[in-house]
Amino acid sequence: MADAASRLRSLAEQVLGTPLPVRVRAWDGSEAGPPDAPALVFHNRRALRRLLFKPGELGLARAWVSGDLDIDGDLYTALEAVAGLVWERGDDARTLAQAVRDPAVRAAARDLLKLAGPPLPPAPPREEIRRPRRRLHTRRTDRRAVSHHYDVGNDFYEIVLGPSMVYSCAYWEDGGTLESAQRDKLGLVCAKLGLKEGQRLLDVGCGWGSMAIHAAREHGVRVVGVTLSQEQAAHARKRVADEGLTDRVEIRVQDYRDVVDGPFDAVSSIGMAEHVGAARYLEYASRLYALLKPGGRLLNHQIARRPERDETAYEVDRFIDSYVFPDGELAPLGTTVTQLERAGFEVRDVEALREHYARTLRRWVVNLEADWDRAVRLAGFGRARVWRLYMAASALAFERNRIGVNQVLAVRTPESGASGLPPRPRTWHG
Ligand SMILES: C[S@@+](CC[C@H](N)C(=O)[O-])C[C@H]1O[C@@H](n2cnc3c(N)ncnc32)[C@H](O)[C@@H]1O
Repeated sequence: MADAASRLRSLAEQVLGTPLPVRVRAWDGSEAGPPDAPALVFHNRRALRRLLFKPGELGLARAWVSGDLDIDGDLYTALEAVAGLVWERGDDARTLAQAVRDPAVRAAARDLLKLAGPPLPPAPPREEIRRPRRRLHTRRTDRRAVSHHYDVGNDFYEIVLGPSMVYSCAYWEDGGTLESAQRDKLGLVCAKLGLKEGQRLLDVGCGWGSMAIHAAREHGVRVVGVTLSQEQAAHARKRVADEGLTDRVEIRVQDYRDVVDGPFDAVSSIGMAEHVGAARYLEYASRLYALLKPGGRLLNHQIARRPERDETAYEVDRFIDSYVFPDGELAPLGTTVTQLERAGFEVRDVEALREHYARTLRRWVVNLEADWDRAVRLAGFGRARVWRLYMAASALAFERNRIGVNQVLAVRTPESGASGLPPRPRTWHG
């Protein structure tokens, strides 16, 4: 009888309908597949049970989170090989789930599961979040979702993000470091907003305060930064105090919907609008519009998905939704632009930074791997594994143009039509 690894490979090929481009190592120590390729490691039978009898992304995700399933070798090559195979076939989780339900596949899997293996380690508790069926994005559900993602601890994020503590796509130049690229990104946002000394800036979704501090220090503006995360706010306030900027920067734990002390000259929203959701996007855009002075500018920096499917729907990835960003939703760029226009904005400039995000994510993965043991101590085994997988998979998704990220510059242009932008606005590129 063939060993477990060969049987696992042929089972996978039966489900996928194509040769498996990676090696497989099974719980009985057997290996099968191209010797130079990275290996999918099934540490025990539970990995297979999760994959086959709880199909779709979550079975895979649970097997990964628990450590039952692993990758030996280069993570990107393995993900590229496996995900690329599924993407190229245009499959989604549902198609695969159907293939898995095939009685012949099930019978082969049951046989395989009878093979003796090591005793199962205890399964770690599930970490995913339960949520209402409809994505309501109320203040309460948004606060809970944000806290799941951001209150993992500042120390953990310091490992991943490095000293700049910016959790969004950087703006890279050849030879730049993560720190210089993040500084350049913040500089780019300030230049697009045309910030001038004495103006008021609202930074919605201010994270650990990096944009607020940069804008106040480099451009002499007064800043209100709002976040839903207590931990972020505490960290941001300390940084503001260390920089001697308490007279110019105020950090609040506040929902953007509760900001009432406009008007502002400018609003920056960097990596925050992904949390807003389809149900609330027009409300989000309208509120920011109302908070701006006539002639005021919004710089909306947001991840987008490709619009192949339903143009109007916002897409949710089940793995990311359950383990990483609960209630995050991605919209195509066109939908975002339309909603901003509906709210009254004049959209003046769109810049795609897709490749920059791939590079940023790869850098974060390097940071995480370099301090892996401490990251596991701080965030827990499952969570550290989830972050590593989601960041690497996202880097590939940006590289493969499955998702993008865009800076949209929008103006609350007054009735007169005077936008306040120079005739050749793209001077920010020098
Ligand atoms: C990906 S982080 C980006 C942080 C920061 N802009 C940066 O680039 O480093 C998203 C931020 O949006 C905030 N956020 C999400 N929903 C929010 C809401 N409804 N009101 C205010 N902030 C919100 C989170 O608390 C977090 O600070």
